[in-house]
Amino acid sequence: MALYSRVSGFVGLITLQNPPVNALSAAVRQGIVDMVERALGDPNVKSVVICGQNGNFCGGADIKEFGTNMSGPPLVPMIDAIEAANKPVVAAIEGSALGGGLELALGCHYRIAHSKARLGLPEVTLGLLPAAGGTQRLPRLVGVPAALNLITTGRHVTATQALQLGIVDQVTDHNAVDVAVKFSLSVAGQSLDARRISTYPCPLPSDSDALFEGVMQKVRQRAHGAIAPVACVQAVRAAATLPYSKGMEREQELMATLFTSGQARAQQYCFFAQRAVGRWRMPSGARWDTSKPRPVHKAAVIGLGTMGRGITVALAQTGLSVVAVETQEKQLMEAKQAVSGMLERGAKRHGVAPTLDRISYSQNIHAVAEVDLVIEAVFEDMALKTEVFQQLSAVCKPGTLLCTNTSALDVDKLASKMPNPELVVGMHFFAPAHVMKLLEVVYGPRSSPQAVATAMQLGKKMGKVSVAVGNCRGFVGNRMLMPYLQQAFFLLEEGATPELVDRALEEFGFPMGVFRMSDLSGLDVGWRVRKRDELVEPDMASGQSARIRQGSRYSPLGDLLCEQGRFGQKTGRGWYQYDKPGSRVARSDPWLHSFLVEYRARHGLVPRSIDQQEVLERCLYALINEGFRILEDGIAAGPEDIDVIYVFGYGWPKHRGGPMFYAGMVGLAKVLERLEHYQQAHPDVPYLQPCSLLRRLVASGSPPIHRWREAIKKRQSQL
Ligand SMILES: CCCCCCCCCCCCC[C@H](O)CC(=O)SCCNC(=O)CCNC(=O)[C@H](O)C(C)(C)COP(=O)(O)OP(=O)(O)OC[C@H]1O[C@@H](n2cnc3c(N)ncnc32)[C@H](O)[C@@H]1OP(=O)(O)O
Repeated sequence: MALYSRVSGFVGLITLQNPPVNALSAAVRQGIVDMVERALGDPNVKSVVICGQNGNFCGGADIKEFGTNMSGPPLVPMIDAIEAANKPVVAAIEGSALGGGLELALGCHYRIAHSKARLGLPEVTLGLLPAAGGTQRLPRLVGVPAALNLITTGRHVTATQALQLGIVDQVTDHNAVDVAVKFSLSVAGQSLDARRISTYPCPLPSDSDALFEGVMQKVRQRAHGAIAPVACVQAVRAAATLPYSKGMEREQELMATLFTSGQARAQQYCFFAQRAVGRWRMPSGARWDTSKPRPVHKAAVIGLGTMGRGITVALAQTGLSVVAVETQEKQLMEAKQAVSGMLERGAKRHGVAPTLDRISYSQNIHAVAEVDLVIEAVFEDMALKTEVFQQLSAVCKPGTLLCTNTSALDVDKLASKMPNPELVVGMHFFAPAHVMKLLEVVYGPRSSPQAVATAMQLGKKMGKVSVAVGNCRGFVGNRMLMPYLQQAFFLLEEGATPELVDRALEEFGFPMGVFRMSDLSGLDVGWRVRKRDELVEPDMASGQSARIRQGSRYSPLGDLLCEQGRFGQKTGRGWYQYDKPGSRVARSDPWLHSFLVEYRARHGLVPRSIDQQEVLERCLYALINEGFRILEDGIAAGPEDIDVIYVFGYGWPKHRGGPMFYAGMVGLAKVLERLEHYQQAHPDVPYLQPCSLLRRLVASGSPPIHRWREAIKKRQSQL
């Protein structure tokens, strides 16, 4: 709703009231319509100020309403009526003015923002476009290039940046509502003709066709198949080429297509899923709202390889004091230089001072005696990690949280060797750790709720999307990756090429297909793991029996490439070839194709034609099947946790909502039917055996994704 009061004698103050972000629900829109009418009809009112309750202007349209039968007054005529008012209307912007919130402000005659406010049109991130006049008013106000940038990226700007762009008229450090009230009186009675943005001509650059074509090309490249960014460019182009009323028609038309699209549903699901994972719970019953995190002021990182360096940077950028420990002198010197470089570049990008003095470096583990939390990032070796943890428990003050950045080792086994296993959790960062948004917080049966709460809170402070997951081989993300990679290898054996597989996955929306991705991360990483698992057999025979390991089908293709020293980009050769080691442009490699031909012949494999549909079904459904197993095992609390992990850590396209959401969109019965089909064709591949949770969900009529947790809980309570 909206509150109305008269302040300073002659100012009608309208306060949006819908905690926590004053989203424009039907009740709020009705309130604004009614209160604007009241203010304009009151002869004692000379000017109007619109603000939001609790220091927050407005977070935009109420996204929760989108899936419902929307009622109440529509936004466009409401904003048009404000703009047409004959008394000055001033938006007092505190907190955020986003989406419909900024569009409301653009309908006002003046905008005054608090210096800490943030503004933006993030609709594109929800699979939409700013459809309350945003695509038509913003380019008229700030010009086409700046509007295109803001609308197609959805990025937020600070109040100062908004002032520079011309979005707001004034920025203040004082109470924005008080300043706006005073200001509105100072302009009362003046002509408003020049203040109605919809009447402005749209300033056009000289070669606007070239501009739009260039932007469209870039946007399509970045979008990986998402339709909203493309529609945003089309809508802004309408602002540049059509009169306002026609441009508005185009905006509405484009919005109608997006609004009902599966992509918008997927992206809005991601918005709520990202928030839902913060409300974590453990199988023990411990939960986010009953577990108090410990304060962390000082942290340590042990081991300054690639991961340790990234984690050090991320901690320092969060404002923590960091002790960075590396026992090898040469490695320490290199790390110091690399960390300083990363901090300096980051600071330059954000226009702030680098935080180099927050880090102290040491070769001695005793330097961590006073820290509140340690993140160990030494080589992936259980014996080494155990030794480091034992040293840490002897050196650290009582209660220090001990976190391991392992990506694969058993966190509980590590904890079991410690005198205080309740203080041990996994913090699985993704490379580069100062850039990637995802953090898996891994708890074992002994981890205390306080330890989990502390790691989750620290992750949030570091700007990560933190997801609490149970302890198992590969946790959630890497565990699901195994069947995905395995299917990709099998497809090569059966007749596909890396190019075909990658093209299918990239057209689906992944920024990189599985083979280009393995070349980037290094083929030797998986090779080491497979060797440790005793899967690699150096002296390889031929025939089918040579491709069975531990009773299941196995493809040694990756091992054979590694034996040739083909580790991917870093060696200039992998599944593709590169101009030189370290170069990034993957080119098709005739050697690899001949190698595949020779390999298939040696093993009696008759190549067949494989289409993109099969690539997608086998790679993605095998991965999804493992996701259902993870849910069944209680390793992830719900499908949202898995989806957030895949969207933020593994490049799953957001406009497809994450693997579990995608399974729901495809239809669980269809996923099951295809898995059964492939399992019959490949009975020696356990990953293709449909998970019993998937079968049960299908048997119970394939409930919508928000009801899967009930099915899982019911099952777990029966066990
Ligand atoms: C045939 C069909 C024809 C169809 C025609 C269609 C016509 C429809 C016309 C509609 C016109 C709409 C036009 C408009 O342009 C569209 C929009 O405005 S879309 C919304 C744009 N806004 C956003 O994207 C902002 C989203 N919010 C945020 O970014 C952040 O929440 C924040 C505001 C920066 C605050 O961040 P935090 O302080 O960190 O808080 P949280 O993020 O944790 O949020 C707290 C709480 O609030 C919930 N929430 C936030 N924003 C909204 C919202 N806009 N609507 C509903 N709920 C919101 C959030 O989910 C949290 O709650 P929780 O999930 O934890 O319960």
